[in-house]
Amino acid sequence: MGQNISKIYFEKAKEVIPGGVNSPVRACKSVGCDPPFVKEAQGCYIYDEDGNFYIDYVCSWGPMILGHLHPHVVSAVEEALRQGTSFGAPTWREVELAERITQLVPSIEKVRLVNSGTEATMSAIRLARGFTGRKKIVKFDGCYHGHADSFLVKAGSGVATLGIPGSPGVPEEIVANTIAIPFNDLDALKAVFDKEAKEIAAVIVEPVPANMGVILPKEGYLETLRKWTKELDIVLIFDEVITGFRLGLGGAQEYFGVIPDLTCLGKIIGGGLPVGAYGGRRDIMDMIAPEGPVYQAGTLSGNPLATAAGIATLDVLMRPGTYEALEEKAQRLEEGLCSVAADLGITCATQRIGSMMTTFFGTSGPVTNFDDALSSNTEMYGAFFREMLEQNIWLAPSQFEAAFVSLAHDWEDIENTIASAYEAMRELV
Ligand SMILES: Cc1ncc(COP(=O)(O)O)c(C=O)c1O
Ligand SMILES: NCC(=O)CCC(=O)O
Repeated sequence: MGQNISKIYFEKAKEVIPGGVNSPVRACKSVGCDPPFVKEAQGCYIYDEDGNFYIDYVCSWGPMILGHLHPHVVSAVEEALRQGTSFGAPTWREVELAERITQLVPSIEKVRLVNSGTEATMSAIRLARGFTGRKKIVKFDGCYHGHADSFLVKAGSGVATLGIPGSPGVPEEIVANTIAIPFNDLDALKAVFDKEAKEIAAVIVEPVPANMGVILPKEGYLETLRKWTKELDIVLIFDEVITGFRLGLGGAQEYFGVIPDLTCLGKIIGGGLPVGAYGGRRDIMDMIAPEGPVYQAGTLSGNPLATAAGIATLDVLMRPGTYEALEEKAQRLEEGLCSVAADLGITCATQRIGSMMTTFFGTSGPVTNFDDALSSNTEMYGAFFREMLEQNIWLAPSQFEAAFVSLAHDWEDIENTIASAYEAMRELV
């Protein structure tokens, strides 16, 4: 497998871009190799600058649930492009996308579009603080909510992957208002609520954490979280940037039947262009300017190309049978990975929900929280990642991320992936 052109680009990139990448997770540092530079992609295949192709399970970290260059998305974006790329004024596509979101996501009565998941979570926290008049927020160890200051405490994703404990540049006064506790642990939650509920504006949670690898909520956990926050007038925020439109049209909240006060979205609702959103209860959302006093804005928010891609993506997802198709393929992949590992005597645990999954190495699971995730064998994951890349399979370059199946993966791709996993795991024995 050639890597020459990618290597040349990466060397150049490091001269002019910190670490050579525009987001740390892309650098592949923790898996011990340099990143291939992508030339183009089609369906579930990615092609790099050296002429290699890969079956893609990163899917741009989640958004490409239809696969790359889905014709319906391409024609919607082309049509929007011909009409102008940004106006800084309202357009019908914003209303259309907002209407779809309010119809499909149970908690969302009103929604504001932004440009990224980070903007969505950052704005939702500001809103919760404005609404309650309280300062503190509770987050869970290993959950990642983007890179706003308040969230860089025991964060997942690249923060965990690179072993960055917090982040220089985040003032202590800000993180003093963030309380981080273990996920799936009601005793820890109760202890915090008993001590300081009256100061807590919001609890923010990935209802299915996917940034320390995929971790499932224990039975009744989300329900109790909902019950207690309601009793204490604490705003419950579901960060569904990954799970939104991934676990179904109504996201994790519909899947588990637990309805938060606010929901953050991103990734899929932009169909591969930059979009985020936060929405929820009408009385809370009406606090946002210009209706109310909580300020939040954006020059490119509700961008016509991005909303066109988002609407087109939802069009396709709303066709009958899409989530069933994703489930079947992801289930087969999970089964295949488990049986390959069992045949070869590799200790690992594949945790899946819908079309997202993580294989944790060095543990037979279940992996239920950040400490469990951190005790997995990241070196073994790195070796697996490199072997899979050799086999033309593109996985997330970190143990603490999810693999995503898209509608573009067909049965042959899934079977080829399982066969590749056999070859890759054989090298680990
Ligand atoms: C759950 C979750 N929230 C928020 C974010 C931040 O989104 P973005 O990278 O678009 O800022 C991410 C992903 O990066 C995420 O996985
Ligand atoms: N699950 C983690 C992400 O999606 C982050 C992507 C990025 O920061 O580039």
